[in-house]
Amino acid sequence: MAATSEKQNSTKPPPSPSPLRNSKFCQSNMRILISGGAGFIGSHLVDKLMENEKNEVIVADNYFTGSKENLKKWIGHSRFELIRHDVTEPLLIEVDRIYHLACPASPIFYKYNPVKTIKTNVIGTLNMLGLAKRVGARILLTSTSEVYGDPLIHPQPESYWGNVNPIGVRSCYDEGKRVAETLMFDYHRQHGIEIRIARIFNTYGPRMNIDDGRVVSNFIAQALRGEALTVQKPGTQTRSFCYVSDMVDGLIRLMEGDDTGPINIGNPGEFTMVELAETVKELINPSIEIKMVENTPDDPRQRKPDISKAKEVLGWEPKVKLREGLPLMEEDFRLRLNVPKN
Ligand SMILES: NC(=O)c1ccc[n+]([C@@H]2O[C@H](COP(=O)([O-])OP(=O)(O)OC[C@H]3O[C@@H](n4cnc5c(N)ncnc54)[C@H](O)[C@@H]3O)[C@@H](O)[C@H]2O)c1
Ligand SMILES: O=C(O)[C@H]1O[C@H](OP(=O)(O)OP(=O)(O)OC[C@H]2O[C@@H](n3ccc(=O)[nH]c3=O)[C@H](O)[C@@H]2O)[C@H](O)[C@@H](O)[C@@H]1O
Repeated sequence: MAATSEKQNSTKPPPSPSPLRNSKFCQSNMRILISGGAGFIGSHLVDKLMENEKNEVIVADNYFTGSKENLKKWIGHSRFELIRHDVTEPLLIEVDRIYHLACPASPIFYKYNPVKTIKTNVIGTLNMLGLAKRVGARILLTSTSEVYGDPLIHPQPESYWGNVNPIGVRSCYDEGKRVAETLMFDYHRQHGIEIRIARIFNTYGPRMNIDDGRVVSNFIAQALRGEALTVQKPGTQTRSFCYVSDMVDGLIRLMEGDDTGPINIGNPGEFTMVELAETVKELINPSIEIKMVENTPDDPRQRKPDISKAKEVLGWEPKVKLREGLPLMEEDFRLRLNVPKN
C-alpha cells in the first residue's frame, strides 16, 4: 500500500486554452476527441456524448480492433468526424477534451503484436499528452485493473501499487498502461496539464467483437453457436464485470469532475469463471457443456474493484447487474450471429 494521487497534485495551473477554442469558427461549446472511439467502449462513449447537442465529437482510430460499423449511425452527422489515425503518430487538431482509449484491450489482440501494444501505450499516450499541452485540453486515460497485476490485496483500492510481472507476455499491456499513467502524472506535474485516470475493470456489453477472445464475448458466442463453454483452468479465478452503460457514465463523471484519479471504475460483483459459465449456460443455452481448457501465463487469480473512491468523489456506482446485462448482450450477439431466439 502507498500514497494516493491526492498527495501528488500539481502546483502549476493548467496552460491557457488555445485562442482558436473561442474563435467564431468554433461552432460548438465542447470539442471532444476520442482516440480508440471505433472500439467497444469508445463507440458507446460516442453515443452518449453525441446526445448532448453542444458536443462535437471527433474519433481517431486505426481500426485494429474497432470498426466503422460501430459508428455507422453517426457517419455524416454534422457534429461528428471520423479520422483514420494511428496514435503512435502525432495528431494536430483543436479540441477541449481528449478521451484517450486507443489500445487493443483483449489479451489475444494485445499479445498479437506486443511491441506495437507498448508503442501504442507509450508513444500514443505521449502524443495525446503533447496535443493536450498544445491546445490546453483536459485528457482522460483509460487505464486498467491490470496495473494491479496478480493482486495480493483484495479487493483492490487505488492506493495498491500492484504485483506485476515486468517481463511476462501480458507486460506489453499492464506495464504499458503503468507507464502511460506515469506519463499522465509527469505532464500534470511538469506542465500543469489537466489529467484524469480511470482504472477500468472488466467491461462487457453489445458491440464487443464476437471473436474478441475475452471471456464474456467468448461464452455468449459459444452458447449461441451451441459450442462448449471454454473455462480456462483452474476456473476458480475471479473477475468483476461492469456493464458498458455504467462504465460510460463513470468515465464522463470522471472527466467532468475535479479529481485527477486514478479512480477504479468497475462493478464489485465478483464471479469465478465457472460461475460465469454456469450463469451464461442457464440464461442462454441450458443444453451446452462446460469444458476446462489450458490457461495462459500470468492470468490474475482474483480481481475486484474497491469503488469507495468512485462513490465518494464521483457519486458513481454501477446499476446493471450481471444477470441484467448478459441478456442485453445476448440480443446483440443473436442479431450479429443470425441466431434467432426460439
Ligand atoms: N473493456 C475492458 O474490459 C477494459 C478494461 C480495462 C481497460 N480498458 C481500456 O479501455 C480502452 C477501450 O477498450 P475496449 O474494450 O473498447 O477495446 P477495443 O479493442 O474494442 O477498443 C480499442 C480501440 O482502439 C483502437 N486502437 C488500437 N490501437 C490503436 C492505435 N495505435 N491508434 C489508434 N487506434 C488504436 C482500436 O482499433 C479500437 O477501436 C482501452 O484503452 C483498454 O485498455 C478496457
Ligand atoms: O479489466 C481489466 O483490467 C482487463 O480485463 C481484461 O483482461 P482479462 O480479465 O484477462 O480478460 P479475459 O480475457 O476476458 O479473461 C478473464 C478470465 O476469463 C478466463 N477465460 C477467458 C476466455 C475463455 O474463453 N475462458 C476463460 O475462462 C481467463 O482465463 C481469465 O481468467 C481485458 O481484456 C483487459 O483489456 C482489461 O484491461
